[in-house]
Amino acid sequence: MLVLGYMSGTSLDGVDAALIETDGEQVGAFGPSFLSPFSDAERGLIEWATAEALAWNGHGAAPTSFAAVEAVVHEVHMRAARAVIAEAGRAPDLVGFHGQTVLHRPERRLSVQLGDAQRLADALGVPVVAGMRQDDLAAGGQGAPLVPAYHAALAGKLGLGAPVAFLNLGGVANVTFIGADGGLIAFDTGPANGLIDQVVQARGRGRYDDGGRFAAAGRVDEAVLAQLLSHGHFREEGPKSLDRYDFPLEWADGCSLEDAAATLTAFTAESVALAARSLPQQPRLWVVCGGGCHNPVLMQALRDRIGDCRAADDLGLRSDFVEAEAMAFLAVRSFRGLPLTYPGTTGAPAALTGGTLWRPEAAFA
Ligand SMILES: Nc1ncnc2c1ncn2[C@@H]1O[C@H](COP(=O)(O)OP(=O)(O)OP(=O)(O)O)[C@@H](O)[C@H]1O
Ligand SMILES: CC(=O)N[C@H]1[C@@H]2OC[C@@H](O2)[C@@H](O)[C@@H]1O[C@H](C)C(=O)O
Repeated sequence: MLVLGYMSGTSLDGVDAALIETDGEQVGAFGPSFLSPFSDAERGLIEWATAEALAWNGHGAAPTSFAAVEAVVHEVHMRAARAVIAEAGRAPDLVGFHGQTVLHRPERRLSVQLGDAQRLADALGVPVVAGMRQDDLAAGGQGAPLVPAYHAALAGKLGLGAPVAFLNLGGVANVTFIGADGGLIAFDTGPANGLIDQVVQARGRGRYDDGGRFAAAGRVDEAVLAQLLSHGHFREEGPKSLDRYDFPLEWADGCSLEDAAATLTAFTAESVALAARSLPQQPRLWVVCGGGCHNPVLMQALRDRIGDCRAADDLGLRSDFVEAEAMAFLAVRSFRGLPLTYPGTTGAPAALTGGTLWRPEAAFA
């Protein structure tokens, strides 16, 4: 099948869209991909909804901002669809739609992704799979991370020898460890770029620490770093997952931008190192994807602590589209009733399928 996968991540940079050929077990050819960026107004609306979601916390009526964000999410996804479909010269057979996360509270079996899957299916005239975290959460899993099954398929496609690990550096960081026996262990390791982005934006110095230049010019505040690493997340055994806003940032008000960026870059690298130490074997190779692999200061900080780290691009993959591709792959698995999540990846009680299929209404199909 030719499948379109979408991911709108926690960094709020935009919507990633990627086409792949897959049967949900093997990964075939990679098709066109496209990042559809949010305008400042669109991002502002999503930030507002995220703030409302944190205050709401699942209690009572949903915030009014959610409906406005669903309309934005739809428009941005349609922009991305038009771009990749034009380049591919044909519509996909199926769509995997993540939606925009505004709240993740796995302990309450709650993870909120905004978007209207029926509207997308109608507009595209293609069946859409959405809600792929929900069955896992309902069964007592974390509902995240979802990408491990796809990471394992990519390791197979590339013939990477186990043990190997994939590390996604988005707003939040998550790892997939593939053991010598093929078993999967996965969890969110801690922050990736989300906190760094927040301090850069708060100082009006751009959207992120481009090339890691602020971090390179700063000094790590070891006391703050130790405090950050004392967060309860690092004492918990996996599977475990995070909301993008789970870590405090008030301390950064008393620091220069450079020192805050250096401290947060070290925080990300140290939390990945803690994750590495918890694995049953040390990976021979870390395949790094997500926007953080474009930050050489962060990549070096990781190499210093965990060894051989290679950007996914250097292995013939598409670092910026692995998550979108994963949503396409998982949509086919959902369609076929194959498992999406496992005890080792989300803490689900057994290998579980999931997702809801939304067929286009006949009038539009
Ligand atoms: N050239 C660069 N230098 C430094 N950082 C970069 C660069 N390019 C991207 N980034 C970082 O990567 C982030 C985007 O990463 P990505 O798109 O993988 O996140 P996401 O998918 O939104 O998040 P998540 O995986 O948590 O859902 C940016 O916000 C920025 O912090
Ligand atoms: C709730 C949510 O949207 N979580 C994201 C986030 O971004 C990275 C990390 O935290 C990961 O757990 C997840 O995304 C990917 C696609 C996943 O589920 O595998």
